[in-house]
Amino acid sequence: MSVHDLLTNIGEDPEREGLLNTPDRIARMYDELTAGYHVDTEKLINGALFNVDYDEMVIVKDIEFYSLCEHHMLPFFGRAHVAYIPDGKVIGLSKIPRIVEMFARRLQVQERMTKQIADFIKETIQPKGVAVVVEGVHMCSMMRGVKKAEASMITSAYLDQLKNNRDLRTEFIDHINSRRSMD
Ligand SMILES: Nc1nc2c(ncn2[C@@H]2O[C@H](COP(=O)(O)OP(=O)(O)OP(=O)(O)O)[C@@H](O)[C@H]2O)c(=O)[nH]1
Ligand SMILES: [Zn+2]
Repeated sequence: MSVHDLLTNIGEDPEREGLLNTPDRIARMYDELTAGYHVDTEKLINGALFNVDYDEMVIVKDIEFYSLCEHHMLPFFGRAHVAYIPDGKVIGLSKIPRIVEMFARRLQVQERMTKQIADFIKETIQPKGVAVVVEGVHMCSMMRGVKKAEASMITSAYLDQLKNNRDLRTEFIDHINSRRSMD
């Protein structure tokens, strides 16, 4: 169903001035909101993998993301927290939010997005462990359906050492729960 038909079906006049450019605008908007399907991952990483003698956990937290649920194509959004334990290699700091963005800008379910971020980091950095926690609120549950505005969804993916070692998991959770020191 085209946007023109959608407007007609909801009882609007697609030819009125304010709506004339809406189908075109929406097409451009979806190009932007689903740009994650067309990312060149080589370009995204751009060689920003560095050999560094550091084997403690690296955490990037409070990464803002905006995605669309695949069931309703309504936004879900929130924050992602990512950790990995390097195995001789670290990745450029900015690349972690870029990876989150690449998977958020698709039609998603939060669980799959969480797992895809973790798997991609594992493949790219080949670290000793990866953890991803995503906190999201879903417009499809807020403004329609059950209308539970307060409910947020928390999903996680843990790989390798961060899956198997309880202490490391706790360290990660403590870090993401701690208040930001820059506040
Ligand atoms: N697990 C999961 N469910 C999601 C996500 N985004 C949306 N949903 C859910 O997907 C489900 C789709 O259910 P359906 O019964 O097919 O659709 P619906 O009739 O619109 O459902 P209601 O939202 O319950 O009114 C709903 O329960 C949504 O809350 C997500 O990221 N993860
Ligand atoms: Zn939905």
